Amino acid sequence: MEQKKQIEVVAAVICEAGRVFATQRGYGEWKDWWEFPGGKMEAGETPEEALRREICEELATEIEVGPLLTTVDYDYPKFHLTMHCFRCRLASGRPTLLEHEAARWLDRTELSTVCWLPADKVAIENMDHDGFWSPIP
Ligand SMILES: Nc1nc2c([nH]c(=O)n2[C@H]2C[C@H](O)[C@@H](COP(=O)(O)OP(=O)(O)OP(=O)(O)O)O2)c(=O)[nH]1
Repeated sequence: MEQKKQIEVVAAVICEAGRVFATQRGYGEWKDWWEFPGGKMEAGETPEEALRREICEELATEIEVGPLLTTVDYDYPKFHLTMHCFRCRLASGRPTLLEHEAARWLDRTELSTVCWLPADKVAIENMDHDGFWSPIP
C-alpha cells in the first residue's frame, strides 16, 4: 500500500499582552479555516529559521522565536501532519496580511470563537493551561 504523504510544519504562536495571533487561510483545501501562521521547513533550515522566514513571507514582520510549546501529530485524510508550535513574539512592526484573508488577536476566553484547523484544536488543548497564560518576563 502507498504510504500517506508526510508533512512537517512549524507554527508561530505569537503572544502579546495575554492574546495570541490567529490567521485565516486565504486559499486551498482549508480556505477559511483558522491556523497559526507558519509553514513547511526547507532543507537545511532549523525550525527557528523556517519560522522567521515564513512569518516574513506571510506577515512582513520579524519575530523572536521562543520555546517549543507542543508538537502535534494529526492524520488528515490526504496526509499525515507533524506540527511544531513555538511561542513567539513580535520583534519589530505589526503584521501585514500578505497571504491570509483575516487575522485576530484572541484572549483565552475568545480562543474557541474561530474555526481552527483540526490539528490546531489539538495544539490548543495541549497549550491552554494556566502556565501558558501567565505573563512571562
Ligand atoms: N501553516 C500552518 N499549516 C497548518 C496549520 N495547521 C494545519 O493543519 N496546517 C496544515 C495545513 C496545510 O495543509 C499544511 C501545510 O501548511 P502550509 O502553510 O505550508 O500549506 P500551504 O498549502 O500553504 O503549502 P504550500 O502551498 O506553500 O506548499 O499544514 C497551522 O497552524 N499552520
